[in-house]
Amino acid sequence: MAIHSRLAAVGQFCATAVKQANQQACIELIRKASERQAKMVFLPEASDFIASNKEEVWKLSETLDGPFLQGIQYAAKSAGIWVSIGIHETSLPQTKVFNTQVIVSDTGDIVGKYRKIHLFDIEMRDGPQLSESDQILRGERLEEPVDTPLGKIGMQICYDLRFAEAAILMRKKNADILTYPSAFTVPTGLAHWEPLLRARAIETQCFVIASAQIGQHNEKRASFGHAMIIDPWGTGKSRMNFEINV
Ligand SMILES: O=C(O)CNC(=O)[C@H](CS)NC(=O)CCC(=O)C(=O)O
Repeated sequence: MAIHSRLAAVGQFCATAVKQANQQACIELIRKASERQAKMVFLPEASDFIASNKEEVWKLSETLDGPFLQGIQYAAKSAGIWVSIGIHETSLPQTKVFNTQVIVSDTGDIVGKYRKIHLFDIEMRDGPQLSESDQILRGERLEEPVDTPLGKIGMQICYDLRFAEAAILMRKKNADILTYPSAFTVPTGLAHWEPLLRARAIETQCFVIASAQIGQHNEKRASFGHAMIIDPWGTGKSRMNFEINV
């Protein structure tokens, strides 16, 4: 069942350490987007899980041919829709994993993959202390934009959003759309999420599609949400409590 539209859907949900429930949430968003005739749906960073410690990250991560992504590929194929999704990718024999975005076509094939380059190591006064590089290996290159029915998609992830030069490089590689699957923290999201996304759209003249984790994942972690699609003029709305926006 191929869908003849150029509509994009952006999704958000709250992943926990229960992978099967997260997979179900993703499949539900894929189904809803296809019901609304979207050609492609964009799901957040770390859609497979948000863990509370390093050991849990290692235990829950899979390779790209693992059951989590297979379930997503099957759902994409069944619904006839393209999917972008962020997951943790095991790369044996390392005990760290990659923070990876994957693009799946409407035939269920993996057609693009990008490993996050800029890792989020911060200490905020009265705010979150996060050290992504404790558990994540840094990706080594920007990928060529991926051809999709929506146009050429330049893949970036979350904190990469703060590095304008990466967005400009994607534009130089002829990207039409920049993607930022994300799990922004609440304080940094309140201050920076929308202005950064709008700036990347305006300066590159690309559409920007930013899916987002939202809500309380565990005792220690919460995400800002506000998934958005922004046009090259910088226009676009976010909403606080919604599951999918087409
Ligand atoms: O931890 C995981 O499992 C998934 N990865 C994330 O949530 C990453 C690393 S902690 N989050 C960000 O990059 C937020 C960036 C941000 O909030 C900002 O730039 O202000």
